[in-house]
Amino acid sequence: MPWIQLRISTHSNHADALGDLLMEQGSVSITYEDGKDTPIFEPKLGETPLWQDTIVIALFDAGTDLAPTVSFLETLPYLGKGFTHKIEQIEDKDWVREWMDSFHPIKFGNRLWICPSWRDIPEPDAVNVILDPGLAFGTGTHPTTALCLEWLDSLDLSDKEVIDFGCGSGILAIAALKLGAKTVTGVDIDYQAIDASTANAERNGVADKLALYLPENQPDNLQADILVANILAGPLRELAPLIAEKVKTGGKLALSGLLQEQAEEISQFYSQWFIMDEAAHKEDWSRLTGTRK
Ligand SMILES: C[S@@+](CC[C@H](N)C(=O)[O-])C[C@H]1O[C@@H](n2cnc3c(N)ncnc32)[C@H](O)[C@@H]1O
Repeated sequence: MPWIQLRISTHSNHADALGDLLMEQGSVSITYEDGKDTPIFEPKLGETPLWQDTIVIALFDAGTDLAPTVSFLETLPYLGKGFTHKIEQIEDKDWVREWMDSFHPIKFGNRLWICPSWRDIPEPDAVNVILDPGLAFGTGTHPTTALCLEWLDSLDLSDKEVIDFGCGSGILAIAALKLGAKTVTGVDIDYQAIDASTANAERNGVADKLALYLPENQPDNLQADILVANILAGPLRELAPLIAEKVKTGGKLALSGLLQEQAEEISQFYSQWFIMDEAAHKEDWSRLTGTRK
């Protein structure tokens, strides 16, 4: 079924109330979009911050006459007569199908493939991770994940114990196991990440080597030969002492999720505990690696 959508620019203070009113006017869904280019990186769990300039988008059945809704909205003091809005026709699509069609197997480094679980495996003899990210982050298409996968592929992981801090879909943890790691511990604040990692580990036959924890449940004395953390600059800075404590002397570290302009400062900070290498970059993102002193 086709749809029509009404797009209205407003201040974040009014966005929620406007969304509620539009639902009362018969909208079947409300979406918020950034009105300017002001990205919000990884809000805390349970938080849904809005941009100061927010576009409220209300979806209606194609047959809806929006004239009475627009007249009603003109009576709102924060919109007023002739308020700026746009009405658009939307063709119907199966969005899940659309996303699935766009996700193909991708190769990282020399040996490693990430293969969506609904696709054929291009190189059956390679190291293949069969993945369905579910509701968690981590398909390999994001540069921050790609930088970590390439790093893992470049290491000899045989018999190594690995920690994946911020495991998301489990993509890095499972890649490490398939590349030869002895065990991996995955930690994430989001239970959906724990669920997705569990399902993906089972799908890849490595569930017996992957221990998964919410941060509050992780063992106190956890230490590994290798730690990879693809989070963001803020949490990586906050977690630095904890992360450092989890890497054995001589062990390896990779940090990703950093914008290029943040890399130098985070590298300096981690050099208290690690001999840091030069950063690697992909698009706007950077990966830092180091060896525990
Ligand atoms: C960018 S995703 C990375 C997912 C996956 N490791 C990858 O490389 O694609 C970051 C993940 O870190 C988790 N996370 C954020 N802050 C965290 C924290 N303080 N402790 C543990 N996990 C955290 C998020 O829930 C999210 O799943």
